[in-house]
Amino acid sequence: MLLGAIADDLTGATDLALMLSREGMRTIQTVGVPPADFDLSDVDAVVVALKSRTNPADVAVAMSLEALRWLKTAGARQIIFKYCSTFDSTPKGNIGPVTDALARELGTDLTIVCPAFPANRRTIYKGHLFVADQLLSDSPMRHHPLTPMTDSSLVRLMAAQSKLQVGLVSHENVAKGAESVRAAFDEARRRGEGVVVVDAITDQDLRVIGEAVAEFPLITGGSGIAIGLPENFRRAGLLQRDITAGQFQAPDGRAAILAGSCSEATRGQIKAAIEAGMSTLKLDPVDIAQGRMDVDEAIRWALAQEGVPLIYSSADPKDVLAAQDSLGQEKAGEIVEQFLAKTAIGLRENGVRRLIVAGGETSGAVVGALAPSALFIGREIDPGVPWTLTMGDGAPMALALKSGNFGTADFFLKAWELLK
Ligand SMILES: Nc1ncnc2c1ncn2[C@@H]1O[C@H](COP(=O)(O)OP(=O)(O)OP(=O)(O)O)[C@@H](O)[C@H]1O
Ligand SMILES: O=C(O)[C@@H](O)C(=O)CO
Repeated sequence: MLLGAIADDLTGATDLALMLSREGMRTIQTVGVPPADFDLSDVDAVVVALKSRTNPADVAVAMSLEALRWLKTAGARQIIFKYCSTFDSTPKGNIGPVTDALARELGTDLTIVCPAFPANRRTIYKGHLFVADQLLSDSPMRHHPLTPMTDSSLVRLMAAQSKLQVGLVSHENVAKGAESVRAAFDEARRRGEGVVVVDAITDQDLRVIGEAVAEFPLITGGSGIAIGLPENFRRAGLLQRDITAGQFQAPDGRAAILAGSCSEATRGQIKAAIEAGMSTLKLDPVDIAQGRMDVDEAIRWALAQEGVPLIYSSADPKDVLAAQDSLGQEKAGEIVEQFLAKTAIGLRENGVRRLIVAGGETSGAVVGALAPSALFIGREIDPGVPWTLTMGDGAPMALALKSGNFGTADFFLKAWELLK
């Protein structure tokens, strides 16, 4: 293994694993820290998917250190800490505390913060994070229920969370190339900075930054920061040039979609699926809590459909609030997650082998229940969302785990084409 990654959520891990796979690394995503004897033959990169984004900071640090130690023991030469391209976090963390702990453990004097992901319109200029045409703090992320992002300055955000001195390497340096970025890193070291936010607007910027951090033991950012890293290993003669990453034969079997994400993008994708005539079943957390809908009924319904069935709980913010008022915020989410996780098990028992799941928490619950030991990363459906193949005991399944905000409106319709 050349590259080891620690991701703070499941769909974020898949996003990063796809980037590495696209750039020619044979990449495996594990669900949690794997056992010591995990088979690493023919693997260039391992992404350990944690569920640590919104845990208490000390828990997230402990989980991340455990993942780091496993990756180092398994031979990783460089570590990426992957967080959300919208820097989802609070003043307490977890990005700062986890970065500090990883940097300390690796004994590194400088690392970078770079959540840019131009393909999904996340860019950084003068240390400010933009989501499409808006500053992060003006984007819908300001209303996020757990990690509302009300500041766009990554330098300020990181300084509030990290004990390291935080600096900025601005776009002027990045535009001049890797040599100039390396010189800016040296200046940052002289100023005593332990972490620098690096501007990036395009994939080319990210490739320049990737080249400049070739010798860094630790890199932090979104999946975009990984775009230039495989080339470093190629340049060093450690990675083959001609491998075709990301191909697998999808298992035959029935298909289904489970959506627990309430994001605007997912709701748009459901609308497009309904308009195209897809069979849909809408779940309501209050109905589930009061016993008016049960898992067996949902499974029976899905199996009775001719085409691909879509089961969703996704609702607009008003209905989500109403459910949360009635059940409590955490309980409402948990009821839906558990329902969809059990539905996934039932569908698998009845021959479903191709499954799309929408939402990071939802994917965490579903994949936790299906319990594969790892996911092999296949072809890209949309930026940040690949098909994956489950590994481990039991019948293999093709899974597409979609971050709430990712994917075009016709995602639920077009994704299947890539499995043919
Ligand atoms: N109708 C509903 N009412 C209340 N909560 C719901 C409802 N439907 C889903 N939920 C919960 O909302 C949460 C959605 O989070 P999830 O991470 O799955 O999606 P997301 O935030 O859009 O995706 P991502 O984290 O990838 O951006 C889950 O805990 C889910 O169970
Ligand atoms: O970086 C992103 O936006 C995604 O990979 C993610 O982390 C979604 O939760």
